[in-house]
Amino acid sequence: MNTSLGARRVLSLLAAAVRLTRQAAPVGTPLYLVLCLIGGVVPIATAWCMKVLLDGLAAGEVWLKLLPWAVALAVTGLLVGLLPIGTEYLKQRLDRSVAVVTMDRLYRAMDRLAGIARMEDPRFRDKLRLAQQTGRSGPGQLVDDGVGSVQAAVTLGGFLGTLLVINAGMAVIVLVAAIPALLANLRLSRARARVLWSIAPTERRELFYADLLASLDAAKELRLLGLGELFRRRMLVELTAAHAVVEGQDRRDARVQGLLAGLTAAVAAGGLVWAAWLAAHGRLSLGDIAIFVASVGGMQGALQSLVTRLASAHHSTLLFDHYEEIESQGPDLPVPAEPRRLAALRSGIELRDVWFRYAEDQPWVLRGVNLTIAHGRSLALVGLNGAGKSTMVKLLCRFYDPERGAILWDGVDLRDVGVEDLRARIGAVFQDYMCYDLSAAENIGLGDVSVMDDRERVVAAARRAGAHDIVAGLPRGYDTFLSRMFFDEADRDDPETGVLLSGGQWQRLALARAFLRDRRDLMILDEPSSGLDAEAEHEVHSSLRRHREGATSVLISHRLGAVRDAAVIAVLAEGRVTELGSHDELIASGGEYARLFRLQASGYDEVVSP
Ligand SMILES: Nc1ncnc2c1ncn2[C@@H]1O[C@H](COP(=O)(O)OP(=O)(O)OP(=O)(O)O)[C@@H](O)[C@H]1O
Repeated sequence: MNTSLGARRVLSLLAAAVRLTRQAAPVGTPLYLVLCLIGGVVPIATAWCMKVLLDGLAAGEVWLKLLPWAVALAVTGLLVGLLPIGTEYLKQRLDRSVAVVTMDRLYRAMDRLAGIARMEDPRFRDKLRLAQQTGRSGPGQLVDDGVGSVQAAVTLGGFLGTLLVINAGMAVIVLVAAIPALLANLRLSRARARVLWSIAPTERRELFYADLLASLDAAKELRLLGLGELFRRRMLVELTAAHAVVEGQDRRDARVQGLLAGLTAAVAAGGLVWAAWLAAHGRLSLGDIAIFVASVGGMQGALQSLVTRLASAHHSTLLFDHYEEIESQGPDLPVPAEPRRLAALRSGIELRDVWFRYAEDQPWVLRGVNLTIAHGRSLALVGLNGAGKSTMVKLLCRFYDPERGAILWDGVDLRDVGVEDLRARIGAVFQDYMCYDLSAAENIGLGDVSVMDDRERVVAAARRAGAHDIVAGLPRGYDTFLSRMFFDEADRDDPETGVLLSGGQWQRLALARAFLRDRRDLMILDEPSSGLDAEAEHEVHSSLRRHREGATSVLISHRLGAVRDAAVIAVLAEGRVTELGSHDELIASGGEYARLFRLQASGYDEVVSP
């Protein structure tokens, strides 16, 4: 982690934080600043009122002459009590407004990521986590530290001026004694930020184990295999490792802060003795003593506050840097300067010598794939686990770009069109489809948010996916909530409030979601029936057959019976298309497809043959 940002970067981060805060609270921000500045002046005004009052009393002035000073002292006392309440209220308001803007901007930035690779990068994930943590309060904290520093500087300046008038030597001593505190705190702040960054991977692992221990998805295996103890121990190892690093830093902090506190107390005590000596020799008045004591304390307090605020600002700046980096990140996939419009598919999609690997240090997954998905025809992708079928699908959706070669949509390179344009033309069921903790209707409607509220379309899609009977039978039909996540105590035991579906039932909903999008140019079905019972699978594949008729589709399935009637079947092996043809052609050629098909068929034959 960069713990020493350049001055230019710091200034630009400060400016960004101020812009953001002003955007979030155009009235609250200046008001907060004004109240803080008044808060900075009040202690000085209090000290001067006190001096004048004491000197007046010592000189035997008439009470009426002193009354305005007494009233002024009362007003400053009132302000001392009220200002912190007002500033705290404004600060909390400001923080909430800033949180809305920063969260909005952060997740907009995440939404701008067209691909997936950056989200898979662990360094990016660490940055994102810090940005999420910082984003809520970071910019507000930075502005708060900035305002706090200005407030402390105003108080410091006022007391410094006062002390210079009374005793210039003491002013210099107090000021010089504060320099080590300033430097030490800045060093500590930098070290703290470094510690935070260094434990990020440890914390990521700790969170992983903690999430696992509380995960509903993992609960069955954890219990059956008795993994709770193992993962809890691993979580604690990570937690204590992170704590040990933080503990070391805390000890260094405490040592340095203790030394600095001792130095501050010694300077204040020395100053007091000196002032008493001067007063005893008639060189300081009673009021002078009062303002001297107030000024030394005030200056030390203001300096301490300035140092703390600057250190905190430094720390906030380093963390805000992550937020800004993510918020202002460039595109993860190259964006064409002038994107070409993607017309409806007319001829076909061609993969031309496509090479792909997930990272430079990882093996090639695709090694020169040549394949055409003809318009209006169905293509089935077949291959062993890890052959690269899902990877090809991800490239078709342009979640990644091929490293070599190109994917052409009617001759247009996918890299030359806008990704939104491309994705608007694709419908898909992914192997790892989502189960949303939302209503059944929404789970289907998310397939096309423009018709999400069109119940007829939603029901039609559910019927085609064989999901209608299931959904209609739920306590609240399509409006049934498919989760037990968000209930509060009051409706916890009410079965009407939400239900859980089985894996196959969820898969039908995912299919229905894809069917809602069926008027797209390309339909991708990656293992769409892996979790279905035999009857449902048969129904779904019959529906898919009807559905695919005349539509351009890519179907991935390990159940070769389900792909046999695709117009073209492509076998993927060792990163290339090794066989291509219709079912009959591939069976006749006696290659890998024929071998796998016979293998599967023989399994069924054995069962049905006596
Ligand atoms: N996000 C990823 N990062 C790194 N490697 C990956 C990633 N996704 C897949 N791979 C690797 O790419 C290879 C191909 O995976 P892919 O999921 O495309 O295979 P598949 O043919 O769909 O397999 P299956 O039939 O098991 O679904 C595998 O070796 C896998 O480990």
